[in-house]
Amino acid sequence: MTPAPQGSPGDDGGRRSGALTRREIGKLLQLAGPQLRALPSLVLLGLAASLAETLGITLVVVFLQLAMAPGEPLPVVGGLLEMVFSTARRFLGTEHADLALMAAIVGLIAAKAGLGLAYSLLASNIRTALSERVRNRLHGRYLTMPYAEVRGYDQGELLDALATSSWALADAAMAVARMVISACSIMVFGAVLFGLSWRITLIAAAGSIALFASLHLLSRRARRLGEEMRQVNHGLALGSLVVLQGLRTIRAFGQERRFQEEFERASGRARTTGMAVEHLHALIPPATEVGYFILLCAVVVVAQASDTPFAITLACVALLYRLQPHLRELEANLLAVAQSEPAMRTVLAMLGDARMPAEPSGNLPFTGTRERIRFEGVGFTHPGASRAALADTSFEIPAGAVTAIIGESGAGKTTIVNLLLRLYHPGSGAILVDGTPLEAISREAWLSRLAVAGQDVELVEGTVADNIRLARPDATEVELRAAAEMAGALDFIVALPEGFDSWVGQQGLNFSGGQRQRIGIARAVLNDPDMLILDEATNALDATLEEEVRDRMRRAFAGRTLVLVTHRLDTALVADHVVHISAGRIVEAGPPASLPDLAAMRRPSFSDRRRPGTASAEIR
Ligand SMILES: Nc1ncnc2c1ncn2[C@@H]1O[C@H](COP(=O)(O)OP(=O)(O)OP(=O)(O)O)[C@@H](O)[C@H]1O
Repeated sequence: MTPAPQGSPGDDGGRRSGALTRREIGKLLQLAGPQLRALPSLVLLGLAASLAETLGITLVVVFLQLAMAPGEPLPVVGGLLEMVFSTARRFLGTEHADLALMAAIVGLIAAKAGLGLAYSLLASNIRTALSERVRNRLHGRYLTMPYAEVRGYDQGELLDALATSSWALADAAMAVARMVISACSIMVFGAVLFGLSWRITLIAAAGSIALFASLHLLSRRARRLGEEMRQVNHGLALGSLVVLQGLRTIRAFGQERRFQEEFERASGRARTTGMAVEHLHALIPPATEVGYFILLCAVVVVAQASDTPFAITLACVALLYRLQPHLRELEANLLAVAQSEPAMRTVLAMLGDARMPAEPSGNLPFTGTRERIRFEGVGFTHPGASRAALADTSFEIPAGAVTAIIGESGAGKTTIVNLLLRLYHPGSGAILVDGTPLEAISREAWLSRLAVAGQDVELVEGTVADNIRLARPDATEVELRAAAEMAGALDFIVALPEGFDSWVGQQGLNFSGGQRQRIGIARAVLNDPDMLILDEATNALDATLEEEVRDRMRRAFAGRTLVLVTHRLDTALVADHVVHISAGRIVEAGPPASLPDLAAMRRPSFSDRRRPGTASAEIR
């Protein structure tokens, strides 16, 4: 199989940048689903915490005022509280009322802490649940999106989206919740401030808006850095995957230093981009503080000029001081949302905007092929490819017989297999199973009758037993051993120190090529299929073993459909039916004896030399 085309669906080039559109935001809200319902509670908790804080501050001011300057007029809210407090003093006596005031202050501090804790716990629940939801949706999409489409993304991008970008929506939702809280808190503070002095409120509002607007200019840079960060993470994930998957090749070719240097370059880019993001966020506190200091100075000057009482000036300054973190938080969260936009767009692209039509899946039951599978003028072109992998191909696979699909490398053999496995769908024409279009048949029912071993059907991390049981997790020990025996794998598996529990390693690297192939065949056989496809599934075995395994399979699958995809002429010559393909077109098809081109193709090759006395040759 040829590698996946780069630069098609997962290409960064085609992705638009800039703020999210209303449509994209709508899609994101849909994606967030039930978790969104918890957001109002989160906002309420945040607001309650903020209110407890504001009241606490005002009570402290009342307390100080009564202690230091009794008799001086108090601001609106403070005045109201003082009234309540004076009444309490009359009824409870001074000492008890003072104690009650202090208890109220302590109570509000405790309430603020408790509400803050509840807020944090709820926020972390929503955040992790949101990320889980996105992660699961992405993972599900990888498994179900048209195979040709998923191959258009490089694996680094898929991995990065799952590991990193899946958090973007959760982080943005949290940032939005905090922005609502900050905005509400600012309004509460603003209202109290207005009650104290409208002049000071006006100056504070004008100053805050100016400060806010200047810091907001940074959001464009935050968005750009978010996009850079996404690309850097993608590059790192891809680099790591290439090294992990190609470890043996890299070391065999002595390329360790080059790959280390490349990784260090990508890692360095991650550091500089991460640093730029942090620097951007680090800018906010000092800039806000300086801006606020100037604002507070202006407030004091105006208060003095307008003969505002000291208590009111003190309360205003205290409130403005406490307002500053809320403004800072609002600004920081605006930047955070801008920064996560590129990652959110990636998630949306992978989840929603399928560039290919949704995978067609019918629901007709299927109990096995009675007569034949027919390719009727089937054409298929890989996304982004300039040439059709299959062009107007028509041929048959008779049921209950051995069919050999032969052709040179790149002829289109594996494409035929992938079409049968419904990994691909014909771009034109149709595949008919006893006259019924394959796409009308339930996918599950069809695949339950089919098994494949060979090219591109790799072993996965896990034990030998896990790998063989992949298609049928409920298979018994006896069935497992029988399948291994038929694949000629039992002897070497039981000779392993841990037998069927031996770990196969990445892509089965703990085993030889021939052993891997036999484990793959055992997996296919365990499925007890009506149709077995062996895609160059025995070419790594030695000649005797290959013959032995093929004989066993022929006996075991007598009366069932066996499809052998091969370059080997000898395999084709003993099949019941041959489909000869070249450059995506059918050259000839029928029983081997009836195909003149097949006989003409015989020529000595390496496989002849390794098996003296046979009439084998390879189609290249
Ligand atoms: N994902 C892909 N994107 C673009 N082109 C592809 C892709 N996969 C395969 N092709 C192209 O489709 C054609 C048929 O490939 P296919 O894998 O079916 O050949 P094959 O006969 O199985 O070859 P081999 O015997 O070497 O495995 C080739 O030209 C190949 O380059």
